[in-house]
Amino acid sequence: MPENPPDGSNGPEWTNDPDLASRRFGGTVMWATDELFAEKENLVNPWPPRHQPETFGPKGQVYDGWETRRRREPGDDAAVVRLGLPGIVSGVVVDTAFFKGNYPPAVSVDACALDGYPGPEEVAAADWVPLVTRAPVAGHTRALFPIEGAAADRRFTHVRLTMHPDGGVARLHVHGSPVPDPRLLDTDALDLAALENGGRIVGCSDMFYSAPDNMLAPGLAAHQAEGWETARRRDDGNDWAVVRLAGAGVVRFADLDTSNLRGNAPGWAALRGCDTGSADPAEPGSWFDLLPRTRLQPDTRHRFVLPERREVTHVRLDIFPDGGMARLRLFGGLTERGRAELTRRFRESSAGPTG
Ligand SMILES: NC(=O)NC(NC(N)=O)C(=O)[O-]
Repeated sequence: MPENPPDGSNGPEWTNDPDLASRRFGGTVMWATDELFAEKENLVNPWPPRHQPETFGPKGQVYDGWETRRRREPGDDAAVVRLGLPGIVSGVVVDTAFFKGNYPPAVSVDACALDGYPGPEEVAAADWVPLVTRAPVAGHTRALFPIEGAAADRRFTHVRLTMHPDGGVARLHVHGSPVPDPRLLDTDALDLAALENGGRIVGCSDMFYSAPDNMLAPGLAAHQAEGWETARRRDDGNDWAVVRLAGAGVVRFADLDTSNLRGNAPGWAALRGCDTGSADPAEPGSWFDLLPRTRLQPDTRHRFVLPERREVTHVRLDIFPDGGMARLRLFGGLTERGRAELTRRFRESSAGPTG
């Protein structure tokens, strides 16, 4: 049986991994057996499900989710999602928020890995691997399914949600670690911090209002909550976040974007780098300056040239004293070592029946 916490805030660790299916990262619902009551696209909406009772359209009550008609013949309803960020899946959330008399009694989730840009028919013909075998779900509940076994080490590009037999689901979240195709990262103008290239936040001082992984999302932040925001500090310290880069590389330019932070932009910021392949990050002196403490402006995209040419695996952003950052971009190129590590990870997670 899935775990059913009352909401997502105190969920297990894997629920903090990026949602690889989210529309925010370019996830799309490319096919469904039916969507008479509510559009399949809602499954990957990046906002929490909303509901206004007694809002009737020509087809019935309006829901912020995917809802099929009541089946009168045998069979099941399914929807196929192309992940915005292909990767290794740590867990799946099937959220039936506000579906109380029309939720599916059971669901299953399968995944596959395909190269290129396949259409719905090619995806349907793929070798599908079970992520969640048919499991009962309740109405108006977030059902959490951690992924275990061989599927937990595999890179996937698409998932299929099946409702047994029909009904409505508000959201499908597919949490995990992005694993990019290294053939697409062979450039010196690569954002080594980007989630889509495999960058991740591995530590931070504070994420009271919003998480620092947001800084690594694609595109510009539409508003304050789409970036990283800390609480007001009332001590002498400063806030910070550490990025594990896509792979070992040399960072040549940094974008520090304070867009939408007007009354809460940091006054100053600094960047330091560390190569964990040759130094212990816990040792003093293992971190060296990439950008010295530099004054920032509110609501501004700052771009800096970084003169340091040493190889780094991790970059630490310090903001003084607090505030946040809409986006952090660290442009440069992978070194031979970085490229070799990424290629190994891609190969290992692509092996198997769908590889
Ligand atoms: N969207 C709907 O109107 N769905 C259904 N009905 C209500 N009231 O939600 C249903 O499943 O028959």
